[in-house]
Amino acid sequence: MNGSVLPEDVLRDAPSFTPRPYELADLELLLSGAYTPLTGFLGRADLVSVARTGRLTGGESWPVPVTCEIPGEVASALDPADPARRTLVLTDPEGAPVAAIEVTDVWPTGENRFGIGGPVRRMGDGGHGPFQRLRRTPEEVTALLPPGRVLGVIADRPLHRPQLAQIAHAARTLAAHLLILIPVSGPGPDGLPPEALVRSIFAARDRMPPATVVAVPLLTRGDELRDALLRARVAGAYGVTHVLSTGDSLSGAGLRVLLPRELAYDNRDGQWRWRDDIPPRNRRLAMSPGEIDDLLDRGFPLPEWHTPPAVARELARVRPPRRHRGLVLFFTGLSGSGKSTIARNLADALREAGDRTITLLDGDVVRRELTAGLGFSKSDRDRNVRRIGWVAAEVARHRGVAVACPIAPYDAARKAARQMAVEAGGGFILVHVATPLEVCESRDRKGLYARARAGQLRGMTGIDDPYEVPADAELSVDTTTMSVAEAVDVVLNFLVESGWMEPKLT
Ligand SMILES: Nc1ncnc2c1ncn2[C@@H]1O[C@H](COP(=O)(O)OS(=O)(=O)O)[C@@H](OP(=O)(O)O)[C@H]1O
Ligand SMILES: Nc1ncnc2c1ncn2[C@@H]1O[C@H](COP(=O)(O)OP(=O)(O)O)[C@@H](O)[C@H]1O
Repeated sequence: MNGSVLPEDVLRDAPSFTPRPYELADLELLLSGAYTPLTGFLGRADLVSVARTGRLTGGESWPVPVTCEIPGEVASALDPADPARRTLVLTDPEGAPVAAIEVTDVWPTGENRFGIGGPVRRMGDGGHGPFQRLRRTPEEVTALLPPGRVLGVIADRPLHRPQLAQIAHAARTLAAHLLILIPVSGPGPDGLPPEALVRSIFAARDRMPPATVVAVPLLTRGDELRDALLRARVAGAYGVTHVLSTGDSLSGAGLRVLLPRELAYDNRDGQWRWRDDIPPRNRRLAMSPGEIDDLLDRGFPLPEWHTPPAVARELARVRPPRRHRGLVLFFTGLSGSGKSTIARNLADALREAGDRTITLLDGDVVRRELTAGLGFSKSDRDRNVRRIGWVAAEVARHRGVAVACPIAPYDAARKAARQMAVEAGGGFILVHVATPLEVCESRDRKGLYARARAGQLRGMTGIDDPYEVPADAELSVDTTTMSVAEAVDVVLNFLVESGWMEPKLT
């Protein structure tokens, strides 16, 4: 989007780097022109100016920092003063080039981390992924919009009848054309993958006034005010004149903001209207996201008074009842606590039930097939647990059950495994096998504890290596006095009670 042309040999020799997901999302918006007037990642002077005054050094208002960070190894290959050494190729997670940045500014931001600023220029074929055709630029979209007001709706959740009624009402009141912006960088607030969100919005299209739909790689930064300002900025770039504030998100940045009244369902005539206009005995309030999730989890249809059937069908497809969803059962505990024994027996019980395919990621097999060559340093254990978590999440993505049983002594690595499973649309159940060290040590099936006590083995978990007791385990079992069958039953009962398994098994 900026006019500079880089010689091919500069690009060919330039180092490359994959930014983090939110930086890639910002990059996409910079390249599309949605962050106009920005043409690249901000340098130091602009960042200071934005933080102090809400304006760029050039005087234009701009609400948030738009930054890119690189590690020291990459920074050391760059020199903003040397035209042959100031280009960095930015790639997507698969390694495909997305853009080149001409780095005008490099500065330290933390331990071995550096900020870079400078204009960006698109490379490659402009990206890929589901619904790419909806990722239109502001220029393409504004050319299509009819003259007059444009009502912007940032649809980060599926649209049920109350939201659809609000949208219809606002569009009618303003006599505005409707522009739906769907954030598509990663899972939304309900955890839906972006393509499922897009499908659910399209399923509601015949319940909306004529609308233009655009997918934008907007990510939230966890700062409500800044997120709202940035969203409004992007909406403005797409030609929106009025924003409908949905849910609890604020809005602003120069656009008119409509704060819709809370609507309720009037069972006298099946209309949605302002809740205070309906006598209490005739009104039904809109369901909360939690209530909607709960119905989906249990496999109940979303009621027609609340959700158009086509939307309900899409949601039921992406969120089948828990008993049909992918699941990761993750056992953690000291060596000898009973993880493998319980996991193996549990996997057998699940196979007998036959509802879903079962993948047992047992310790010995994993360290032979998946993580051969890794040892027991913190970084090797983290890598081991991460690979297990990754494979388990893929199993869950395909609606199977993965049963894993590494020691997994570090909380952060377990949390990463949980996040991968959840982002793959699966469940994650952490079972802490909390058998005390004395008991594990007395079992000492492999003689490792004895060797550790004798000083012949270093870094044994529980002896001279840490085990971080989980505070987020769904279940805790202590096998000191429990039989294997009892331990397996505890887990099976939990699965049935929480809806992850058909009751027939018990
Ligand atoms: N230093 C040290 N600390 C702990 N455990 C050790 C160590 N060296 C070898 N072993 C054997 O390796 C098994 C643990 O491997 P994991 O893959 O489960 O460990 S980790 O999650 O990567 O920490 C573990 O097997 P289990 O007894 O089945 O847990 C041990 O037998
Ligand atoms: N309730 C129980 N659950 C699991 N294992 C038990 C139980 N009671 C006794 N054990 C014994 O404890 C040992 C646990 O070993 P293992 O399952 O390999 O532990 P880990 O995988 O945690 O290292 C086995 O010898 C097993 O027979």
